[in-house]
Amino acid sequence: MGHQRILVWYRQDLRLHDHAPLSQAIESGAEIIPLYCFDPRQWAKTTPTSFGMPKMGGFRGQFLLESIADLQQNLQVIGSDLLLRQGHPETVLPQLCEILEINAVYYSDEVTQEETYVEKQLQLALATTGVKCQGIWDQTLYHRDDIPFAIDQLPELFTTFRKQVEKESSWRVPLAAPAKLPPLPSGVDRGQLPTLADLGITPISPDTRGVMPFQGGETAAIKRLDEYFWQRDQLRIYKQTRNGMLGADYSSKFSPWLALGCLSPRYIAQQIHQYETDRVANDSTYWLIFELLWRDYFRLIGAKHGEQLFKIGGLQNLMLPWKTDTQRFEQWKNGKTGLPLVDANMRELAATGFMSNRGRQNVASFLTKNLGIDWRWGAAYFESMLIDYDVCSNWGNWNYSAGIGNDARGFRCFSITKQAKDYDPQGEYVKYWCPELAQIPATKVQQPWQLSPIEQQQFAVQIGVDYPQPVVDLAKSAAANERIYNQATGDFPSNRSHGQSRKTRRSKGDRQSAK
Ligand SMILES: Cc1cc2nc3c(=O)[nH]c(=O)nc-3n(C[C@H](O)[C@H](O)[C@H](O)COP(=O)(O)OP(=O)(O)OC[C@H]3O[C@@H](n4cnc5c(N)ncnc54)[C@H](O)[C@@H]3O)c2cc1C
Ligand SMILES: Nc1ncnc2c1ncn2[C@@H]1O[C@H](COP(=O)(O)OP(=O)(O)OP(=O)(O)O)[C@@H](O)[C@H]1O
Repeated sequence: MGHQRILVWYRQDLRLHDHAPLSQAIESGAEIIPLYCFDPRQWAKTTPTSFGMPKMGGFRGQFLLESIADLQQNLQVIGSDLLLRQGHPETVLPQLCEILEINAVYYSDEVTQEETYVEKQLQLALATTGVKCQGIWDQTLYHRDDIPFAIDQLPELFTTFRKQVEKESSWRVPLAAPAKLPPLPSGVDRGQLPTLADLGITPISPDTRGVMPFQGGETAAIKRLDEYFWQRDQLRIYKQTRNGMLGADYSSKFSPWLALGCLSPRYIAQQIHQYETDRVANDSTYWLIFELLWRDYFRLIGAKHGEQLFKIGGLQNLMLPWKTDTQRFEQWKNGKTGLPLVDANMRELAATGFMSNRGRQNVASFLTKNLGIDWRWGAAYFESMLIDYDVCSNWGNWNYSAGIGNDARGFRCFSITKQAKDYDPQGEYVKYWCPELAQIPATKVQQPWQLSPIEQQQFAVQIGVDYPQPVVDLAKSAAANERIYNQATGDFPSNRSHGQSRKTRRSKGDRQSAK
């Protein structure tokens, strides 16, 4: 066989360590040409599902550019480089294959509609050229071929999935990063790293109050893991801290790097295993793997249900009369609902591009179960804002929160005030992001609308002026939306208190928020 050249097309897999397409290309003995192609459709201003919001906002755009720059630098260190191009991959890649006499294109498989469309178009464009087009599954902890279900047989209950996987599957040992690669062919134009402005994305500086500075790229990802696990020894208490909302260490903060593939879930699992050997194996070390399984699950659910993930009826195709109240939606987006827990979280998201899992569950429940607003607006806003946006985790979690996804057990609405008391008992979090509430004592800060005029004076806040009155009555709005939901699902429960449907009484262990 003559000299072979393989183009490794980088997508949401911006790393050298544990990269199956890269490793397989190297094993074949071919010359490797790594490429990233900026596809304008990824940051298109609007799409049918972005409801007028930019698909990719400044936080994620910046993180993406940093991640690509880091990958390029790491490839240069081992003798290679990263080609940079702009345009539709299905047009750009075949041209490059012809010019550089490439024999095959290797890439990581994606599962959602926009991404698989590009893969199919590329396959079509290369079909007549003799260039092999090879998609490789690489983004989950457990390989698709190693789980005990065919994708179309995937259980709709997470717990069923998890238990079977834990019993019957194991994750593959991560692959080492290559130590050396050949240089790019001489004379090839490397291309330029665009700026955010070139991509039409408005730059935005993260607020210094954020949980931590997020620097894109594999180098920063591995450093974060090293600090969180090994230097600060936080993994041993992860299960107790993971529902926090303030600071760098209540949770791993791996999500932005996982979303762009700067960090491999198998590398994380291997490091957890090492930690269990060297330090301690406990509920916390297990629980981080448990959360990574949620990530796998949503990706596989995305593969199973296809475009239904983005449809108004969600995975259950449940048609609910969602409201399209733009004023209420703006109040939610801007952290002006009068519910401190919701407002603090939404302000954090707008200022930093990050929000805790506890926060996400509450604000999503509030938008869909209290305000009754179209869940897809919430998902699209998150897509635009989140630095860790991941198509399956985001749209899957929103389906789930809206009660129309898989694993839905009736109308489950978070009580915002109870959540606030449980997870922010001192009011530190709400005061951090809503400084106008700073002087209110902890016992009263989560329900400022109950302050008497004298108390308002005493605590230097005028409700309705400095801080809004609640835009809805929590109990009444939840009860009204529950009735609508139950009519649509045909679930007419009797003899039960609000918020606890018949289906709700199933195992609490299924709950994502299980502690
Ligand atoms: C409405 C809503 C939208 C969300 N959108 C996204 C998103 O776009 N991208 C994203 O990565 N996560 C999303 N999540 C899941 C979760 O909130 C974040 O993964 C988590 O907060 C990230 O912080 P961490 O890395 O410190 O998490 P940790 O608690 O340290 O967990 C470790 C990893 O496990 C995975 N994980 C944890 N919880 C979940 C979950 N519920 N679903 C899927 N994976 C999970 C993540 O990869 C995370 O990085 C969403 C959750 C909700 C309720
Ligand atoms: N990776 C993704 N991220 C965000 N949105 C996506 C992704 N993949 C697909 N979508 C969106 O999901 C939507 C669902 O696909 P579909 O083909 O049904 O769209 P549509 O044509 O707008 O819907 P309809 O069938 O009702 O006309 C599309 O609008 C598409 O933009």
